[in-house]
Amino acid sequence: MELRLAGIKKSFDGKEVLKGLDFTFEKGKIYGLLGRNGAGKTTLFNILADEIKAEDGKAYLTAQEEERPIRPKDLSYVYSTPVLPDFLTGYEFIKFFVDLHKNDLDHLQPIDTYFDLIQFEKEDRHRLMKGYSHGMKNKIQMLLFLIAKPMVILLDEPLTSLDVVVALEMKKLLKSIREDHIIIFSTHILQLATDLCDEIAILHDGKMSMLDHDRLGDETFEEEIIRLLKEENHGA
Ligand SMILES: Nc1ncnc2c1ncn2[C@@H]1O[C@H](COP(=O)(O)OP(=O)(O)OP(=O)(O)O)[C@@H](O)[C@H]1O
Repeated sequence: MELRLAGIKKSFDGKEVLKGLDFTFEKGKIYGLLGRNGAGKTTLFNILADEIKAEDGKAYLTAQEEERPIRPKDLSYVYSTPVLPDFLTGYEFIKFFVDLHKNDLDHLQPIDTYFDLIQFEKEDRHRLMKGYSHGMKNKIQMLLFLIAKPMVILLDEPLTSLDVVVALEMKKLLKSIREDHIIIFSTHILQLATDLCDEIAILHDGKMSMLDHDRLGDETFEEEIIRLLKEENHGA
């Protein structure tokens, strides 16, 4: 399975942010998406999640060269700023999600098993989400894709808000599930990208390119990324 972008364009107020993105993401890999502030990473995620429309181009899934559109159940999106209903407890929210989608969900487990997976304290599960920290809200969002197991998982800067212990656990978790998914991860933390991701994609000057995978462990790789991202600034 692949997620393909073909000629995606988007402008805001006359400024072309995405100038025709062409890219293929493969199942079984974690992609780090790097780009400077305002490069268009969130815009791309919003287009993939069908929250905004591209002006031109399309994104679609392919299997054996057969093309199909991305349906809502193919994709999970973890926002950098989590949006959750404040008036529910974490447990109520997850239960509601499971009840709503249970006909589409495979291998369902007891709700507490999912909370255990993300190391969510027992007493916090039954508190209103209104009082949750940013990191706790991110964890709740992550639970949604661990339960729903969609093909495409988009993560917009989520690990940054997690404490070091949980971030490490989440990294392990993402690596353990990657085989069955296409995971795209936007971050400003270079170390995290090179450490966690199988491929690094760079969004610069409205275009997307992939860095040579063989150089991931290379000492000069991070310098190369910074050079490329600086180039974007000159081109802008
Ligand atoms: N709804 C909108 N209306 C007007 N301009 C927008 C809108 N959404 C995004 N933009 C502009 O598009 C550009 C790309 O923004 P986007 O949030 O996608 O960048 P980003 O790469 O995610 O940035 P960051 O790393 O700072 O989060 C920015 O110049 C931003 O101001």
